[in-house]
Amino acid sequence: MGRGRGGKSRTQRKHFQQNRENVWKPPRPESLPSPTNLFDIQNADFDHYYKDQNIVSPEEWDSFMQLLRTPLPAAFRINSSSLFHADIRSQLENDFAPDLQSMVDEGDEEDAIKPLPWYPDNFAWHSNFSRMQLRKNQALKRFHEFLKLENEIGNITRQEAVSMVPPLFLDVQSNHIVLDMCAAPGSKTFQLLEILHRSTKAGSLPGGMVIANDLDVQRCNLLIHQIKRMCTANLIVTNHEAQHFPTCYLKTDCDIMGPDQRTSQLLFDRVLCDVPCSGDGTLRKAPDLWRRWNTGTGNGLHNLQISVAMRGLSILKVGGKMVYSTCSMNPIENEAVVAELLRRCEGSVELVDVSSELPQLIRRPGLKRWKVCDKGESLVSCKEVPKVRRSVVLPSMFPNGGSYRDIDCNGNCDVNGHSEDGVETVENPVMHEFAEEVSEFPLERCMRLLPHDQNSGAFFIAVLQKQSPLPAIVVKTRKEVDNQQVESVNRGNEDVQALQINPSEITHEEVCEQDSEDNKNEPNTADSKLSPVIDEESDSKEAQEPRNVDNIANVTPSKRKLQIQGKWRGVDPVVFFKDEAIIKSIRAFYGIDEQFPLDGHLVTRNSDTSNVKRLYYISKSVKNVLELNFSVGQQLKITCVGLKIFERQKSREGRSVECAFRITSEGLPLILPHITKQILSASPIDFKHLLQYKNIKFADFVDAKFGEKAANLMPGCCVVVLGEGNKTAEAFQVNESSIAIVCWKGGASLTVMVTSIECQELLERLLMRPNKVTEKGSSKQEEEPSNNAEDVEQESNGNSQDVEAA
Ligand SMILES: C[S@@+](CC[C@H](N)C(=O)[O-])C[C@H]1O[C@@H](n2cnc3c(N)ncnc32)[C@H](O)[C@@H]1O
Repeated sequence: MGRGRGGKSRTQRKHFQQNRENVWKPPRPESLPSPTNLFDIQNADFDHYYKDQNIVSPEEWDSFMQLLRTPLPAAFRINSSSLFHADIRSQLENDFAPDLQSMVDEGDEEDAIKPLPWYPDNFAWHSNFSRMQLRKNQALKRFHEFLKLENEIGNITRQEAVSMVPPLFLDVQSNHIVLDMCAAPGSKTFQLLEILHRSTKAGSLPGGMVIANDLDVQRCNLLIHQIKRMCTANLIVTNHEAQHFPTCYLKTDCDIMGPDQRTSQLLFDRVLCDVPCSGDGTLRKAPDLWRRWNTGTGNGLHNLQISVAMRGLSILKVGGKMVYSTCSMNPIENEAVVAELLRRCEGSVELVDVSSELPQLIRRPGLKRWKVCDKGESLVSCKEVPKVRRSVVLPSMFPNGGSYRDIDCNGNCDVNGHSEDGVETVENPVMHEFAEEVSEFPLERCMRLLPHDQNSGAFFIAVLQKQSPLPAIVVKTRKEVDNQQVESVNRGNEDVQALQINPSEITHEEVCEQDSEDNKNEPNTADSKLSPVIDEESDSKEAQEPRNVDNIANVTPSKRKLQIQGKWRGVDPVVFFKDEAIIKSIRAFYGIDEQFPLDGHLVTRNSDTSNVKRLYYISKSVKNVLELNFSVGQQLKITCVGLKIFERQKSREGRSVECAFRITSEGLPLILPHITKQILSASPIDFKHLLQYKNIKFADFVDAKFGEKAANLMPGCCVVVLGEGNKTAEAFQVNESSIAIVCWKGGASLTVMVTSIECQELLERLLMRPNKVTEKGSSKQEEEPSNNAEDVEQESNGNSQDVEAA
């Protein structure tokens, strides 16, 4: 299966050399779009706005614009948690890089593919082909197929290069509790989890965890799909407005919490605040944005971005770090937001200087001066904003911030000559001469990544560190304060929660009340959503009530009760699985050692615990958060949690098996080192045959001893590990790099329970490791074993991807 360099046929190479269409060329001026296309990829307002903002020097403008109009080269990351990360890196370095380079015109300076110099361990790669080129160019087919397959399997993730940067500045450690506030579709969540798992050994889990949140349920599903490609039990996916991310606070007797703090209040060591933005940094990837671009989009998002980031800072631990990022170049969504955060936090948050980190990443300092554009007018100070535009153009958009109230206190007339009631008065031209404002904050510590610096998209990143609790903010009614700004501060500050009524909670409770009205004729709706943890573990009513009720529940007691009963309609409940008999049978059947805790670490999404189909494994950190969430009345709306590890399975012929639950493919890497029964080591040739033929009779194995051992297993699920070199099914040690598959032991054969695509990938990977599968074991090896997939039936629905052969 010649996948290596030599695998390419001569004809194909010739084809390359002759057919210029197929030769990749770096973008040149003559390859720029024709004038018709150009019409689609320019926008006069864009030019005017960014020239005015001085985001690049006038000398650079043309090269900046030229690159913005050139399709974005594809980039991808090798997933460091993949079993095959080293093989893939070596394949890229030694096979694809030279192979693709040979197709490039002589004299071209750009590498066809190359590792991104600033990304650790050569795990991120830049290709000089756009996604379109990869899809359309026949010569790139092999590389494109490779990217597609590895992406699907989860060995790589296709991701824009600049989008990989924010998690690298977050300084995540394996024990950190991390919040990804606007997480979908999840590329950065994936990175965060990889970093978290970086130094954990096979079979163990890091102490930390990630909560990945997104407002959009469908996008949450994309994220879940992404993350399923990795083996992690340290993730909770939630579905909230990030600016109203719930308070999970359990007031305890010793409220100044010591070591128990983590289980009493959900605060984060790290927060990634990758907010919704106008996205003009992705123009190269999404050229349709050219037509839609206008200054109103950024202006319209500014306040939401502040609210989300303020909420992030308020639930960040003191000493913790938050990265604020956007894929926009607009200072209103970037520096203006960061400046406003610093202003509101009054010294309790520092903008961190990270200029010495990732030195090979080319970045530019944040701006200290910028202008606000409204209705085509360029404004340098909030004093210039006409009253009628004040609900749209906020003081926080300007470098010095300010307040409309202060302006009004100094005279009733705004600079455009509008009187208090909005009637136009005579203009005073002198009043127009406002000096350009310069921010007092060290915004040069922010980072701007621009397309023409390293042939990428654009991104903005700021690293913030919380130095002390945020200042207490006196609650004011809406009418008393300057438009929306103070409202979002009130929403945001966890540190002063006792002072305030959180408007988001009230809104939500109103929704719940509505839900509960809708449900009143449905028996047991509320009960079915009650956590069995509360049912089973808390016999006193007090234990069911969140104890931090002084701030919210006292204000709206009836609504609080509704929240505790039937929350999150439409979302499956999270239920701790406590069926001791089943847990015992699983432990005994697979001989799972005691180092692998099951009690309290298994959850289901089915409140009918007698009919559970799937069991999800959760880390200790996730367990703590779930327990806290139950204690505080299920504030978190959880769409996904844990790692699917066991799935109910029965024999097709109705034969009884001792353990009703099989191990899933995705859960196998975690549990593998802890299994002592139902596990065998196969010789490379038998392992290969299993992947090839999916079902092999015991008598047909090349290694007869292995066949015998397989026949002696208990009927049901089992695990087959690839044995080393010439060693066969004798004693073996599972380690970090063990390759194993889930199988089913039937009456006369073993059946593989792995998807076809995973079988294909495994086979190809093994063939690339020649020692593993080429030794001659016996003359039987070339015979095709009889294929008779018997005796296994997938009982569960929907998620049946594990069973291919059945
Ligand atoms: C820039 S994207 C995030 C990209 C993501 N961090 C990644 O790396 O894959 C912004 C996300 O914010 C979500 N979003 C928009 N408004 C939100 C809000 N108020 N709260 C939470 N998420 C929101 C959108 O659904 C979108 O998925």
